[in-house]
Amino acid sequence: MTYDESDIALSLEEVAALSRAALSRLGLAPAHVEAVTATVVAGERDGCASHGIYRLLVCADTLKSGKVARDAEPVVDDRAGGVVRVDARGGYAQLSFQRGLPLLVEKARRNGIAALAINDCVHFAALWPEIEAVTAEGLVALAFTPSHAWVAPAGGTRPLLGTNPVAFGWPRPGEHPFVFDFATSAVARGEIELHRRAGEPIPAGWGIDAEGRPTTDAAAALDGAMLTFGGHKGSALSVMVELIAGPLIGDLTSAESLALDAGAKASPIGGELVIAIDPAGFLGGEAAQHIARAEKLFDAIVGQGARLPSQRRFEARKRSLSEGVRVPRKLYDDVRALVD
Ligand SMILES: NC(=O)C1=CN([C@@H]2O[C@H](COP(=O)(O)OP(=O)(O)OC[C@H]3O[C@@H](n4cnc5c(N)ncnc54)[C@H](OP(=O)(O)O)[C@@H]3O)[C@@H](O)[C@H]2O)C=CC1
Ligand SMILES: O=C(O)C1=NCCCC1
Repeated sequence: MTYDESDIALSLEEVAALSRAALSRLGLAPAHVEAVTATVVAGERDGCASHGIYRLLVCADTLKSGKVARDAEPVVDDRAGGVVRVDARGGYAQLSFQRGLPLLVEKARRNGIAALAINDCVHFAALWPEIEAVTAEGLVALAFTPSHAWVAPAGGTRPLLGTNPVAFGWPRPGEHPFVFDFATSAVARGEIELHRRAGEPIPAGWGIDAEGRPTTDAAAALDGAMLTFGGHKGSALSVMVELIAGPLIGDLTSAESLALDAGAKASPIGGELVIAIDPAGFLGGEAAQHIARAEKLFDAIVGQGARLPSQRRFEARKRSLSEGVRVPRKLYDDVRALVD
């Protein structure tokens, strides 16, 4: 996205205050306001515009549509073995993740591996904040969630799959973790929505129009179908997300979520799966020395002039923490209108 001189400069405290004010005004219960605000601030702070302040506009549509339970109290279910389920009871996923995390970590340490299923949640967030919460405990992390059926399977032309992110984290002693977190579509839908708001074309390969023709028109791609990244490879990964964070945990596919939405334009409803792995489960007392060997791999990648995923994000974070962020004026005005 391009930014111009009319952008508004905000400190991260101002972003948080704006988010709290908007969500409270929309009637969201205080515990959810705090949990959702943390991810909105994280998105803006880390330079992920598609999942920062912009999401407050989608929260407004979702809350006004009645598709999210404003004061849902998540229920944690301590299942046998390494399994944890949290029933979000129709609320936003963030608070459920917070409530389920301690047991996920405890079970991963006890069993070597543990899985947290969040059910019946409304999900609109990037996954890296949750991945980082798990890697901060010295655990390897994976996370998945379906969304709404907006993406055509490779070889098809009609929307069926979600934008279905896949995220992974690896703890690194004394360093930021190695984290990647991306949609299995060529790009997150939020990014195309931001292009439409800015009146900018999208790159070829992101979407097709309603007639199945390649398009660089953001609105036409949103009305038609998004494309997977890497053709059949992203398509298969996307189906995996549908399965393991849908039927496997007793929750919705992206097509089922969109059908339930019934045109309300609310955020997706369904499940999320988070897996935590304790290296000590495989390696006992030798875990640390093997984890340290991963550093050679990271050094070799960087040594070729390539960058690690999330490096840009961590640099953006460092900058934002001292300098704050810049938000397009129109977006700022639209979000302010939720408060004023
Ligand atoms: N809740 C939901 O249903 C959904 C959420 N999302 C979220 O949207 C966000 C954005 O997704 P998406 O549009 O696919 O993101 P990107 O295509 O921007 O890719 C994101 C990942 O790839 C890394 N990356 C990008 N460029 C490079 C590079 N040149 N070298 C190495 N690594 C690179 C990024 O690191 P860096 O950040 O440092 O650039 C990041 O880890 C994600 O956080 C995702 O969770 C997406 C779909 C649905
Ligand atoms: O940008 C996306 O793609 C999504 N983000 C939040 C939830 C819906 C899909």
